[in-house]
Amino acid sequence: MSEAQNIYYEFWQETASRIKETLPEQEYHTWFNRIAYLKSDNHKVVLAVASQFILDTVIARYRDMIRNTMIELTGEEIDIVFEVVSRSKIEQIQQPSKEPKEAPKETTAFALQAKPQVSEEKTLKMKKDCNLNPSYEFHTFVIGDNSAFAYNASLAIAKNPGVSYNPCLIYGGVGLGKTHLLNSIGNYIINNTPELKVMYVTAEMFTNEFIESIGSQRTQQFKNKFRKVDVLLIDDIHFLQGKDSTQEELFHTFNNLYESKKQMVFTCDRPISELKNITDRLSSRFERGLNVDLQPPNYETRMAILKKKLVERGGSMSEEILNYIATNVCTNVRDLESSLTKLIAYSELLGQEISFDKAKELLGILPSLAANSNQTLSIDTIIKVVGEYFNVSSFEIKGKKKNKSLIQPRQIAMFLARDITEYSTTEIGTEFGGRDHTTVMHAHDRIESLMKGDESFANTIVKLKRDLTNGKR
Ligand SMILES: Nc1ncnc2c1ncn2[C@@H]1O[C@H](COP(=O)(O)OP(=O)(O)OP(=O)(O)O)[C@@H](O)[C@H]1O
Repeated sequence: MSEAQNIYYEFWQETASRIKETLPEQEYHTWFNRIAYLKSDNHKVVLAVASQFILDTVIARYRDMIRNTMIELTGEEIDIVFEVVSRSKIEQIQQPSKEPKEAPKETTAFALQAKPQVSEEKTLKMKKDCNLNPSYEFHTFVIGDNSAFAYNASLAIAKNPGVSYNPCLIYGGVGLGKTHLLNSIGNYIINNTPELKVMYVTAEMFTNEFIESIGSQRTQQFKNKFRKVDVLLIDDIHFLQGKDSTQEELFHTFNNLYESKKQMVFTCDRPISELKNITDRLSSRFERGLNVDLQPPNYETRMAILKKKLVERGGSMSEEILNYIATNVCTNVRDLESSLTKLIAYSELLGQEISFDKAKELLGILPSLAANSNQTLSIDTIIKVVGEYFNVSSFEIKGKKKNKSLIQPRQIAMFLARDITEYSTTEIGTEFGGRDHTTVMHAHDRIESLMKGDESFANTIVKLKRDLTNGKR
């Protein structure tokens, strides 16, 4: 191996060890133990992986990270290229005893270019032209149980637009990553298949442009613009509720693109069945294809997100503070981010690391914290929200009357109080006009069993729960 090869091999080792410091240990071992240095040539480093699946994942999640670290270390523009080789070859490369302190010999395995030859500047311009946010990429998205399905579906679409899962709808509450995934699809396609025409718009932008085109008598231009794309990404389609003409226009755009097998992905803040004032024919189009949801992240995922965001911003913070944020900010990722931003800004302004007590004090006044802790969600609020939904008063829900129209809302409110908050059944019973805790337990079991047998009833409960936990109250 030439001297130049050896240098790049060392750069690769340093790159891997730097990345190791930024990733959770298990994630690093899962992916980076499956990558091996193969060769280098003229500002190009070739890495080997053992299967197409590993190749796809490594490219989607880590290619930019590897390349940026390499560029930082070498001070050169480096192209990272991957080759798929046999597992035994990888093991052989990674065996230091067989190849002491040497990079492996070159291989004849076929080369898979990690990135097409379009300059970074041009790629960035293309992304801007189609309204994409270039910082939303798959590798900056932290995958948890709450988002794995939506993430994998989005990645599959990005790899094969128009082929699998067309159309696709990603739905979920505020700040859970819908826009991030939608942009990741567009960015991935432009990175890897720049010849495809991608268009990202929010439903609001679509509506405004449509109205403007009517005013300026340029509706044909509007139609052409949206019907000539290969990939149409529309964010926040709940905005279209009650906007009949825009719905009509989107319906025709949809049919046009669908017939020509063009990819469409939409996002919405709720399942389609919960949208109001959307024509049946349009909602049936949205429901066609794949519908995937994003749920609030669990504690482990919240910690992983915080750590990743911290590294991205080059900040540092004690584990105790991160744990405090992850424990208390339970609703969505945007709230997690804003808590972190607040603490980082404070620490930067003062030029010193923030103490745990100071962090607590600062976060204590964040509305997101106050509003989002389920313990602070009062039973009265739950009763009020359920009452509004079923058109009965809080007074009636708490009262003694046993009309059919009151029993079910009462039981639903008890179910939600038990499910969402930390209050004991005795405390809940007291809030419901001094009822016994066994009444609360019975209500919980009853609603749970109704949900199992009736999908539309279950959807209503899920919606109420989401509205309450997402702060729509
Ligand atoms: N799993 C995740 N990993 C990393 N960052 C995430 C994740 N989910 C969300 N985020 C970040 O949280 C912020 C809010 O996400 P995003 O805007 O995609 O949410 P949304 O679901 O579209 O919300 P809204 O309905 O309010 O538009 C963004 O900065 C995004 O990058």
